[in-house]
Amino acid sequence: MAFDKIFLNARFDGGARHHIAVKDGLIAALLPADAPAGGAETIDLGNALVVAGFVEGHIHLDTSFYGDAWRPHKPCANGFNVHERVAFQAENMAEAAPMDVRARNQLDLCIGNGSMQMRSHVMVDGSVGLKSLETILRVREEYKSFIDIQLVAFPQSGILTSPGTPQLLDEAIGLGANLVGGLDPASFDRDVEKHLDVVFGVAEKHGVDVDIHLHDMGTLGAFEIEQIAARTRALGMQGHVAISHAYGLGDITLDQLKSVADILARSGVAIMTNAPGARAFPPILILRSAGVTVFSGNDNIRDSWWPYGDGDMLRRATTLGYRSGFNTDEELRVAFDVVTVSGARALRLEGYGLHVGAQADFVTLNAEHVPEAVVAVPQGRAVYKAGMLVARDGRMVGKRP
Ligand SMILES: Nc1ccnc(=O)[nH]1
Repeated sequence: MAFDKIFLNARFDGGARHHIAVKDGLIAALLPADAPAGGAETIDLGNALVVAGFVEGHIHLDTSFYGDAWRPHKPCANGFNVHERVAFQAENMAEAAPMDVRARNQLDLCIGNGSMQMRSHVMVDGSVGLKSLETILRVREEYKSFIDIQLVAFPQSGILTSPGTPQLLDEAIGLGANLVGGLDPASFDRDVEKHLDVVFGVAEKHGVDVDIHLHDMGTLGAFEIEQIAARTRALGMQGHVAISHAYGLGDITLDQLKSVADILARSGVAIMTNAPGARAFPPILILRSAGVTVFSGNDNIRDSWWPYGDGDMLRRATTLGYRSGFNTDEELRVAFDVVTVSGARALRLEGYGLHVGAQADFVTLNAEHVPEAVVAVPQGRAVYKAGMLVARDGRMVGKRP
């Protein structure tokens, strides 16, 4: 077979060495490291560790200030409160740089670090209508050869409490959003059933997946998770639903957690956590051992919610591991799996990985193996999308949108 490109001297986690042959943007063959490589353009990877591109599973492209003026964080009056944070965000957005500029800044950052698959929530509600979605859809189009982006129509101001939102969510899918979101059905909209009627109604009507923000803690959060899981099973949507944050899974008893984990696994509902600051968060190993897909994302990067986040899913793996008390190689590989393979499963990506037939989306790392990469977060990466160099040393290269 004639190849377009052959990437020489790639080292895989576990020690296997290959030349990666690429044809039409896909991995066409993994050639033995001593195979002669002629007849195609060759790129020598110099025995760098090669890993599949990172999956940024939860980000907000519309509300970050990254690359804009620094905006000091404003604390809530009495600890974390979603209503207050949403109000601060509206104040901040009124004076922020244009959304497309901020979204590009954030995409350059993420791609520079090696993310080539992304799920972004974009506000769609009575406060902003479809304006933010229209902007982010344009930016997605500009970046389509650099990163694959799923967009969630996200009712940040509530569904029942923000007039017009059910209709807007419906229209958002017609415009090009890929999933429908939700927000704390109990504490925000104060009606779990009616909130989920809208979310799953849009999902059923359009055949799209669901990804719901759930900050509610404790047994209230666990109850909502059970309701979401029941809806998922009733509609046969196993594998098509995710709950983001699910903080409550981190502060219920172990018995309650095991019971909810079983329900999540049976219902095929994935959990997204970014291992947030000093908050309870979902216990990764317990969920995984029950069969739940756990994935991750940076979530907020320099926005009204918090000042942290650097668009680097490898550093996110460090954070996940650090906060989870992961130390063994096996555990460090779990943290890495959360930002790669599990992310791909949650996002239902086709052609993800380093096998023959997969998209040639990969990152080179200066590390001995994955466990070392997770703790060292090496810089000096090269990022290839469909076999094309898109970033080196943290910066995008070549044709910029
Ligand atoms: N963590 C969050 C970021 C943005 N919006 C939310 O509701 N939550």
